[in-house]
Amino acid sequence: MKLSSPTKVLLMNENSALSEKVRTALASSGDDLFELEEVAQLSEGLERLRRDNAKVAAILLNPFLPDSQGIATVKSLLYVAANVPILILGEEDQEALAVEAVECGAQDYLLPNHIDRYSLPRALRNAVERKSIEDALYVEKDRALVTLNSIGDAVLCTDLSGKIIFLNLVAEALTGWKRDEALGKPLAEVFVIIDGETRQPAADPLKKAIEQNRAVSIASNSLLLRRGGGEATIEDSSAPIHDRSGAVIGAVIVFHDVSVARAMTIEMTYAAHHDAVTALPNRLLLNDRISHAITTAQRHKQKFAVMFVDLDHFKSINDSLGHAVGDKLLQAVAKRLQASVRASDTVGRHGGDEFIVLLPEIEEENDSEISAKKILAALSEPFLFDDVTLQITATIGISIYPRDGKDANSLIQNADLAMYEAKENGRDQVHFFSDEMKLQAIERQFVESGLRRALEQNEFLLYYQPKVNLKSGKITGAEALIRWQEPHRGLLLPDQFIRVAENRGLIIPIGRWVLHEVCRQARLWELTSGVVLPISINVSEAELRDTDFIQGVRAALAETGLTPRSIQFELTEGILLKDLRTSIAVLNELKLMGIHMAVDDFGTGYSSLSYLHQFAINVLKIDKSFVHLLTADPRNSTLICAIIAMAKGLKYRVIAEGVETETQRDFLQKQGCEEGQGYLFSKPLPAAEFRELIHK
Ligand SMILES: Nc1nc2c(ncn2[C@@H]2O[C@H](COP(=O)(O)O[C@H]3[C@@H](O)[C@H](n4cnc5c(=O)[nH]c(N)nc54)O[C@@H]3COP(=O)(O)O)[C@@H](O)[C@H]2O)c(=O)[nH]1
Repeated sequence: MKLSSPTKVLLMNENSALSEKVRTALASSGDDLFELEEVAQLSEGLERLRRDNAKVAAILLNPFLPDSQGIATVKSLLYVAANVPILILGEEDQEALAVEAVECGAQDYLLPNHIDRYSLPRALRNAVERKSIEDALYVEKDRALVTLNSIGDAVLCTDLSGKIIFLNLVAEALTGWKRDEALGKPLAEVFVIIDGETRQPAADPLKKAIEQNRAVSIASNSLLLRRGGGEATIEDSSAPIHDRSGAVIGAVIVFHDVSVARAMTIEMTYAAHHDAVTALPNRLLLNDRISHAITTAQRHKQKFAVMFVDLDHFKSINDSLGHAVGDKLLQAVAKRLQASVRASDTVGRHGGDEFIVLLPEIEEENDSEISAKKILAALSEPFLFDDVTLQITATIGISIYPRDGKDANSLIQNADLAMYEAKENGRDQVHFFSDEMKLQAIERQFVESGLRRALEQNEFLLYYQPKVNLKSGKITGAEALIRWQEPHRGLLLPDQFIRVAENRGLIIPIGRWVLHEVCRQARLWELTSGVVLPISINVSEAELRDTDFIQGVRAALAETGLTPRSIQFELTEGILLKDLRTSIAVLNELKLMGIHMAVDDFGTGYSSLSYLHQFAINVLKIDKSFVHLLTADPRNSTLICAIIAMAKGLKYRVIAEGVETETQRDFLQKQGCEEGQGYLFSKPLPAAEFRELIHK
């Protein structure tokens, strides 16, 4: 430090000879840097310093003053002006006092023979400079300490032997050690870290930094064991500390608690890989597991199976009982699936009511079928919830690696196709994937997208097939049969698209169109030709269960002005019996409206008349398969005769379908069947041709 401006020196002394000596030494020193101010008493000096000690650069003190003696004088001064350097003026026999004074905080001690024009200014200059450096150092140190205590990281320093020489507040909190207790302790005692996985002691973080003389980061899964219990996942790094010459004199460890961040990462990783409702692995994790199974199977030249499990009619459970029950069911299904397979198998949720089961260890394909059947059996047991018992079935498709796919996506996709095929075949069963299913899927896709377009662009039309009184040959009504004028393939029959429409939910809008078109056409015929002929409409299961069905019927009749008697609905036995309660309710409603109902394809389903009395039915249509075999096998005639007799007994009208020959017609008539429908009378005709037919 360079002293450039005059500096005030406070001389505290009552010995006039000594004062004179000081004055002379400073005056003759040649520089006018120091300006002397004198007091003879401690009280005077203290008062002066209290007033303004900032202007006082140093104090020359003879500790023996009239109002204070010895070390007490020094202490009093330090108390008031700790920042002002004090030089003690003393005699040679006062060495003990000198030492004590310096220990208390005085800067230096001057003997009388050092009070001359050279030594005194130099001593003053040194004292002022030293004090100034000390002040700067203090500020620097304080700033560093404040900084270290305000950062979020824990900081811990050691000397070369590994003993703690510093730790900041965060380090105190994380280790559980207070600074006073930790200082001087070996690092290993204060900073106890273990490997998070093995829980074995972790490597000494300082060793590497000191040995390699560079900053190093420490294993990412370290756990810090706190003093007094508890642990924290930490991330840390350590670096060597050097002296001026560059020699390593210790090390610093900087670390922070990542427990919360790590827990959050673990939680987020879990959420990203698991389904929230069932806690089963989701698609992402399933894909990963299947990919892993592929690697293992390749290595050991093995095969494995992927099962696609779909719950039958889950949507209606969800819709009718609510999502809370739906979720409960999914959770219970997840548990049953897990209980049905081995611990080494993976059960995952693919979405909605679809589950995937990965069987990574199968000897034979048959093994997977056995597992699948076990699953079907487990799921068929009733599910008991608080206030509801549910009985469900499921359908399963299976694909086998490597035959049915070389990657996770194609194995899942093909198992899905097999499941779809199994559904088409009546649900509650297991199907293996086969290559034809791919072609069928492509065809289904073509039909599905075509159907959507057909609805928009009015590509559907209705054909009408007459129903005839077998005795008189008069037309008694007609059945409306849908056709699709597909732009590329020409006129398509219902068998080519109705099933896809039913499975893809398109039968509802298509059925609505049919209903409206029948009503419009029938009303037009009534108005233009005065002919009133009831027209039958085929109804699919989904339409009957559609809560808007009745409302749609009312609206179509109202919009067209047709009377309810002019339409009739045809339903198969299978549809009627699927959901008895709904069937009975809907049929009763339609009956109240005055609409007649027919059981279609009678004889192919349950072949029992006993259940029919529950439904509001007017007509039985004997399936054409019975009619076709009439002449070939007399046993069929027995059966058909029984059906006709019983139906008549129950007061149903009986119509025979598929009448193609006069022999069939004559036989049926003889047995009391009043009406028939079939190619003998007419094929289904476009509306215009049917109109001509009824006018003949
Ligand atoms: N949900 C809806 N389903 C509909 C609708 N329109 C038709 N369908 C269903 O498609 C089934 C097949 O209809 P289609 O191909 O038109 O066949 C009908 C007749 O062409 C055929 N038929 C009639 N007479 C004879 C005959 O003498 N021999 C013979 N081999 N076939 C004959 O039978 C079908 C009508 O039978 P049915 O319905 O059982 O009275 C049709 O069965 C419906 O299920 C629709 O709009 N919606």
